[in-house]
Amino acid sequence: MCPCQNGASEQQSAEKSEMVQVPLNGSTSAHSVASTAAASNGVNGHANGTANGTAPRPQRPINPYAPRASDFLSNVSNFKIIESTLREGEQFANAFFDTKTKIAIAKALDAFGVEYIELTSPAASEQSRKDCEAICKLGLKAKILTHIRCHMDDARIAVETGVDGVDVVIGTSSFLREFSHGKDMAYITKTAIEVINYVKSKGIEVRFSSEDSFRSDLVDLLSIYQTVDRIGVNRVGIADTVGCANPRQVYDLVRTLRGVVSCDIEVHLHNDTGMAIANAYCALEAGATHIDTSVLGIGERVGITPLGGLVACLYAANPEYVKSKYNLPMLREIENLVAEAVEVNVPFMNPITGYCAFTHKAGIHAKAILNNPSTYEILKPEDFGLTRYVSIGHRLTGWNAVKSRVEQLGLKLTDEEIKDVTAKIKELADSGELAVGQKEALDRLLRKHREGTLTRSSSPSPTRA
Ligand SMILES: CC(=O)SCCNC(=O)CCNC(=O)[C@H](O)C(C)(C)COP(=O)(O)OP(=O)(O)OC[C@H]1O[C@@H](n2cnc3c(N)ncnc32)[C@H](O)[C@@H]1OP(=O)(O)O
Ligand SMILES: O=C(O)CCC(=O)C(=O)O
Ligand SMILES: [Zn+2]
Repeated sequence: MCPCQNGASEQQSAEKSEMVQVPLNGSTSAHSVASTAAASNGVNGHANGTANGTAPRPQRPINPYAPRASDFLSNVSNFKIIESTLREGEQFANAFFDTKTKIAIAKALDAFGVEYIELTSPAASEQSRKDCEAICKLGLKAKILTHIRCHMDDARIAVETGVDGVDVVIGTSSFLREFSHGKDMAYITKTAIEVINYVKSKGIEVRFSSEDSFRSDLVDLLSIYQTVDRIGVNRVGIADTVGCANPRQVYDLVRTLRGVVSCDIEVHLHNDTGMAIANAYCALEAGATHIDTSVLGIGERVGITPLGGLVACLYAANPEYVKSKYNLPMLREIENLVAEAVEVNVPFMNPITGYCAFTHKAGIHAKAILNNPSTYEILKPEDFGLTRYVSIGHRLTGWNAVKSRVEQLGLKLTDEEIKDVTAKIKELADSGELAVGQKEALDRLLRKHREGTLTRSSSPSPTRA
């Protein structure tokens, strides 16, 4: 079986068969120095040396991912996460959370540090109501929200559960007005005012959101947001319910809304066209204050902005801020918990926790990574409690990568001998005799070379991982 199919729980713990684990000691400072170098090259667009290419220029500490001075509206380093695995996530086709699982997920998210946890409407079922009450009683640091229709019946049930806030939603696009609830904007506005005033009268937070915002009329949208802002709603929400928006549209709508309301702005972004993380980033750049996520992005259809992907993106922008807010090494545990609960694997290309997220293969990459991890890494694995690997047992390897393994094994080989054994590795890989996943066989090969007994017959037998 391909190791990628083992699931995330085995991703880092399993010995990666042909991988050399690169020691992390001493790599931290090198990491930032290299980012600086890359940044000045990338940003200035010219090389970092003198005209004759010999003496390097002094490097300035520039982070190309940091917000620019012009981003005066940006909340990329000032945002809150509304974690909706227990609401949007329960709408994922394979999610059937029992009470125990919901509590485990809520506790894990709280320990991770999300600011809000959103729960399924207590109007959905009697068990949903009881679970909502049970989670409210856990005494978590995160604020607990529940998500309801814009209807007094739902609001009355919600405020009795003990939640810290209620997220109210109603569709404003013509599609939803005609084919979902059948109400016009006048009715929606009147009901929204009634529900918001009622929830506020109970002394808890209230948010009003327009479902399908990007297919709604802009004047309708701004008008209802302005109305609810005036009566003291805590947040307004923009929802890309069908995942049709692109980053520029998200930026424009949030930017426009930012000029119209004074309350906080939440965004809820579906991932049907793969834009959910980029859209969330642009929403923050335009002044949004709260982002909805779910673990692994689970939700209706292909779901919403994934917690891990969003964290990766925002860490790249401001690592210190993200590290100070969240318990990053817990991410893998939370993803495994949810993946198991909904019976899916963590995707191999998942940011941070994907099977190969910190594995480097090609010789050119391996050499540079061994010298300085920032050359090919924007996220530091150690900040997420994870480990970096270099893969050497294949035809794309180079002698520098092989040398690092030789040194790890404490073998004494000259550079010429290492180059010689590298050629042998390539030859064996080409002939299929050095299959993926043979760390022991590879190490045997290096040791044999050291002993000067390298022969065709001593080569490792091909196996597959
Ligand atoms: C985009 C989103 O993800 S929004 C959140 C979705 N979450 C949920 O749907 C929670 C789980 N849902 C449920 O358990 C049920 O749908 C319930 C309990 C909410 C309602 O169940 P039912 O009364 O049987 O109605 P049903 O689900 O068939 O239809 C939805 C009803 O809500 C109305 N409605 C739909 N959206 C809204 C809204 N945002 N605000 C007010 N009413 C709404 C519809 O008009 C329809 O009313 P009807 O009874 O007059 O036909
Ligand atoms: O309440 C919201 O803002 C979003 C509701 C929702 O799940 C959606 O529109 O996709
Ligand atoms: Zn949604």
